Amino acid sequence: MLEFDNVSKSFWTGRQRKVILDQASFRVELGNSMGILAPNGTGKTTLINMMCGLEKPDEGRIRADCRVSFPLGFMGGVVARLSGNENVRYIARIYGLDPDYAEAFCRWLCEIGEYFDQPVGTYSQGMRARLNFALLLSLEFDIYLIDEGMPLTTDANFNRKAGGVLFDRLKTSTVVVVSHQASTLEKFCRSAGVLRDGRLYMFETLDEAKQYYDYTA
Ligand SMILES: Nc1ncnc2c1ncn2[C@@H]1O[C@H](COP(=O)(O)OP(=O)(O)OP(=O)(O)O)[C@@H](O)[C@H]1O
Repeated sequence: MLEFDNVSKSFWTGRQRKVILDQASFRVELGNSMGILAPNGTGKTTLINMMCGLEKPDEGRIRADCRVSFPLGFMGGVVARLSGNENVRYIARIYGLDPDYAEAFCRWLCEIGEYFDQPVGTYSQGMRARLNFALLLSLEFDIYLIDEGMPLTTDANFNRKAGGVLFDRLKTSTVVVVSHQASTLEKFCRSAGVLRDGRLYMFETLDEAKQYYDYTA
């Protein structure tokens, strides 16, 4: 379970306070993947970052009694001067997981050949995205956090392979996806919320959330 209890968050922009979340309470139960719809620039990344502790709330409490992933696409923990392999082994150790397994899995999924042993700083954007996705999937989490769907890779073969692994993983884990479009959520979620002007409205079904999102657009 991942729980937000009366959580508020805002940023000072220099001229005014921008409210991202105003006293939001909700729960993500294991086995019930959830989506959040929000227009661009209104707080999707901030919300997902709060779920995994990358961002602190101003008020309220965030609690998790299970393993919550870093967000898909987050490269903050990857060191550019170390190789993909060194990064993967180091991060696996931080999570208390088997570095040999993580290395073998990522080497297989990434398909970036000898670059896996080269510094990440030399990677193309697509290679970085593939390493990030492979790393996330090599680690076993109870809740996977996805910001705006898949990473931006144009490699259809990789997307098919990684997508297959992700769907298999979702049979035994839970996902939280934030996106500005409902079609991204359709693949993963039954229930959804809508974030508008700092207020989070939760709905039992994605259809209800979609209707409210379109109605208030
Ligand atoms: N550290 C910060 N200081 C000030 N403002 C911030 C900070 N972080 C985010 N913001 C502002 O908060 C708002 C929400 O940002 P966030 O990145 O969470 O939105 P988003 O919905 O993910 O955006 P996008 O759809 O463009 O990716 C934006 O206006 C952003 O400029």
